[in-house]
Amino acid sequence: MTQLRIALLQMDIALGQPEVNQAKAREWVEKAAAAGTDLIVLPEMWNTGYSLQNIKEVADRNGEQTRAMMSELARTYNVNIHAGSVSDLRDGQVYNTTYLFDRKGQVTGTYSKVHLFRLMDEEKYLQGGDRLGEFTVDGVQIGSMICYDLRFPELSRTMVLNGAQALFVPAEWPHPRLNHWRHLQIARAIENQTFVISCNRVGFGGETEFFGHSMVIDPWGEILLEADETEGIHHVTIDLSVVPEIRSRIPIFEDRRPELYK
Ligand SMILES: NC(=O)CCC(=O)C(=O)O
Repeated sequence: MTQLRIALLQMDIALGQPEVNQAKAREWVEKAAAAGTDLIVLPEMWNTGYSLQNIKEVADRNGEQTRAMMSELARTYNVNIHAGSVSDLRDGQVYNTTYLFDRKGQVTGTYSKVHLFRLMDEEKYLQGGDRLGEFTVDGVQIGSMICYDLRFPELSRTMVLNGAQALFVPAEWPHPRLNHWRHLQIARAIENQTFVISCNRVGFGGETEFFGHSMVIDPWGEILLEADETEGIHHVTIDLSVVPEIRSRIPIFEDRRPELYK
C-alpha cells in the first residue's frame, strides 16, 4: 500500500455532551466513508471536550461507547478509524485516549496522552499515559500523538526511529497559538522526513476558541492541506513512496550522531 486516502473530521464539540457528539461523529464518519476513504481521523476529546469540572461523570467508561460505535462503523464501512481521542474513565482515573480501529472493527491499538497540558488544567483532572502510540494502518506504520505532545520532538523522533512513516495529531489547539501549531507540524515533518497529519476541532469551549486549521504536511515540509476555521470533512491522499525517496535525497538518518545527543 503506497497510497492512503485520509478523511479529517474537523468538528465542533458540544461541551460535556457525549450523546450529542457521538451522534455527530456517527453521521460524519458515515459521510466520510461514503465519499471513499481508507482512514478517518477525529479530533482530540471529541466525546466531551474539556468539560474537566465533571469529567468523571461524562467520560466514557473504559472507552466502551467509543469502542462499540467506532467498531461497528469501521466494520460496516470497511474503513480504518483513528478515533482522535476521548476522555475515558479507567480504574477511577480519566485518561485522554486514542483508539485505533481496523477495517474489521478490531481495536488495533490505544494510546493515552503522555504530556498533560497545564495551560488547560489537564494535570489536575487527567492521568497521563505511559506508552507510545505506535500502530499499523493497512500495513503502514504510524505514530500517534495528541495535541500538546507535538511540542516534544523526542516523542515523534522515537516513533520515527521505530519505523513510523506518518505522524497523527488529533488536537484541541486554541487561539492565540496558531503560529506554534503550524510551525511545529512543519518542523516535525521536515526533521523526521515523514508525513504529519492533524485534526483539530473548531468552535468554543467556554471562553477558549479553537481554530481548526487541520493540516497534512508531506516529508519535504510542503502543506498538502490546511483547513480553514469552520467545520468540515477534508479528504487528502498521501503517497508513502515519497518517504524513502526524500530520506535518500537528504540522508539525515545515516548522518545522525546519537552518541553526542544525551
Ligand atoms: N489540548 C492541548 O494539548 C492544547 C495544546 C496547546 O494548545 C499548545 O499550545 O501546546
